[in-house]
Amino acid sequence: MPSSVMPTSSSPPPGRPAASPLAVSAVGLRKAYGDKVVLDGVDLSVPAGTVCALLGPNGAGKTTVVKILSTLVTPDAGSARVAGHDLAVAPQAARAAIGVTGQFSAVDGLITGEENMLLMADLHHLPRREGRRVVAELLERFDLADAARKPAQSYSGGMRRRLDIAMTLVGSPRIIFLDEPTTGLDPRSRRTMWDVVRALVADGVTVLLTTQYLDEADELADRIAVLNEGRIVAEGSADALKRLVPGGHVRLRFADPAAYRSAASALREVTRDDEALALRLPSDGSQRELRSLLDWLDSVGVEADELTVHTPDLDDVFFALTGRPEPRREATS
Ligand SMILES: Nc1ncnc2c1ncn2[C@@H]1O[C@H](COP(=O)(O)OP(=O)(O)OP(=O)(O)O)[C@@H](O)[C@H]1O
Repeated sequence: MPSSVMPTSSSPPPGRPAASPLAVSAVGLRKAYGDKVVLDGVDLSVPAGTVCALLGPNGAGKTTVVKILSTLVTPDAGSARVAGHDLAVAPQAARAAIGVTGQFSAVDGLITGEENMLLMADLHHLPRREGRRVVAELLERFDLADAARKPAQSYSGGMRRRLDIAMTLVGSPRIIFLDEPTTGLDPRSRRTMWDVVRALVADGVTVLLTTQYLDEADELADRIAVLNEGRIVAEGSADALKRLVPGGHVRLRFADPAAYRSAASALREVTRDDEALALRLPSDGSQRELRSLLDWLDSVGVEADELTVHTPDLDDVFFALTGRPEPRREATS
């Protein structure tokens, strides 16, 4: 059941400030491939000038949402508006308002970064001089000026992503979809990409990004929609989502599998992580609760190798909503 913390109307009750217009709205999106249901009734709304993160594990359906909203895929049911244009009625107008980067990147590796950019300028029918000016400015802004004359296939992952976004910006879109902008990037490139997103938002661009990283959604997004198995299971600000979780937890980690197994059977009410040899117990992290927890562990003869206290974070939200510890991560954090 989705939590109810999303704005639904652009006509507020008297006395309340008007909500910003929606840059993106989708109602009841469904998509199946054969008998595999990929999206099972997705509603989404992104106010103009904000960042919305669509958060979910591999295969949740994030890319399918982005493909539908960018008119690359037609939904089986449901409707969507982008920049005020109904996708079923005016797909061209919607497409003209957006920029899309991500898993279906437009970067051509065989030509230079600058040539890729100039091609985009041509596609957008910019006059030659204007095109060159815009391209030079964007290459500078995205720290690609030094590499501009090198083939894009020689770029690092982070440079390629930056080039991809810079190419998108040649058309000055007011709405940008970023599909997993930092997957596979090293921590430094990830942070650079976060700065890029923040700069876009400071310029008034609306961003819908997909991510499987809870910390990324937490860092960047005004609103987070948690997508799991084709359904939005919660939506709200990071703080609102964290409030869905009653408390934090204590994690006990064991080095010895036998000690782990005996602790797990002594502490029946805990959540097990057999792979990490770790047990998770609900706790608010207060001194009083920790003292009684330690007394209890002593009384049942449990001695962990490591004890850590976690205040609620988005990992806990995901766990509470989906019953799984967290979306699968790749080696970036
Ligand atoms: N064209 C297609 N034909 C068949 N199945 C598809 C097609 N496109 C996507 N799927 C399936 O739909 C599900 C959701 O895919 P999608 O790419 O939207 O997920 P995702 O949340 O973006 O995950 P990832 O992080 O792996 O990209 C997956 O199980 C995928 O295999």
